[in-house]
Amino acid sequence: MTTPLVVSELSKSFTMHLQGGIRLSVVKNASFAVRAGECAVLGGPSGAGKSSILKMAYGNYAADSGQIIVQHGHELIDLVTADPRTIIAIRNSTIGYVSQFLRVVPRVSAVDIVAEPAIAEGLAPDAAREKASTMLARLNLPERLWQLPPATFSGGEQQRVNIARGFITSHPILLLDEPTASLDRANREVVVEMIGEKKQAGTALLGIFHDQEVRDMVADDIIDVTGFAPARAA
Ligand SMILES: Nc1ncnc2c1ncn2[C@@H]1O[C@H](COP(=O)(O)OP(=O)(O)OP(=O)(O)O)[C@@H](O)[C@H]1O
Repeated sequence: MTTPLVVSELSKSFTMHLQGGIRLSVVKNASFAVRAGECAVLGGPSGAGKSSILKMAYGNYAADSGQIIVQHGHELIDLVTADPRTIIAIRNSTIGYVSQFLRVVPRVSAVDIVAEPAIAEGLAPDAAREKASTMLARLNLPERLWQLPPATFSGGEQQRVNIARGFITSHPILLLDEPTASLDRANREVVVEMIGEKKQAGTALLGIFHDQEVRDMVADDIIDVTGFAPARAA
């Protein structure tokens, strides 16, 4: 079986336009792989480049050089050189992403926000809403909130909507950016369980977890990005 996500010699710098166009190198020659059924965790101190790597793996940040090879259906695609249309197709069916914060859509209910990616994946709308409700119940979101738009929800409530939305599909690769950051212990445990189920189903997970306890429970591999962070003078 092909490894779903293989990153090779990936480098990234930012051009600081307000500081005379100097280039700040943040990731240098990052190389690692994430296998099916495994959760790899990006580790290293604040500012080491973890989020930048995760954003490149979702096609949000452009890389300067290197490769991010993704198994997309029967094809192997390099995200670094893929065109925007291909990146959208990959996000629809191959790579899911749970960000720290929910992007709230005005007037769309929590249950519809969660159901949307499942409908995009081909599930009938009623079945998708039912699945969304099951996930929201599991994440202890009070039922009175399900039909409301999440704009006024608390940080933890919004994060649970976001997690349900990210976990509802069966994307073979799932990227997790601090999915448990604003959750209480009971809900953190639910997320840890859900990650375990994804692993069982053969999903390749790549995440950032600042919470050491959660990290220890989910990580099969810790990728220390300090080794990929260039000296700041570079
Ligand atoms: N859009 C940007 N423009 C300029 N510099 C950026 C940008 N995004 C990140 N950086 C810089 O890149 C470096 C790596 O940041 P990144 O967010 O990837 O680190 P991190 O390891 O995820 O940190 P943390 O654990 O604090 O979230 C930092 O020095 C940061 O200031």
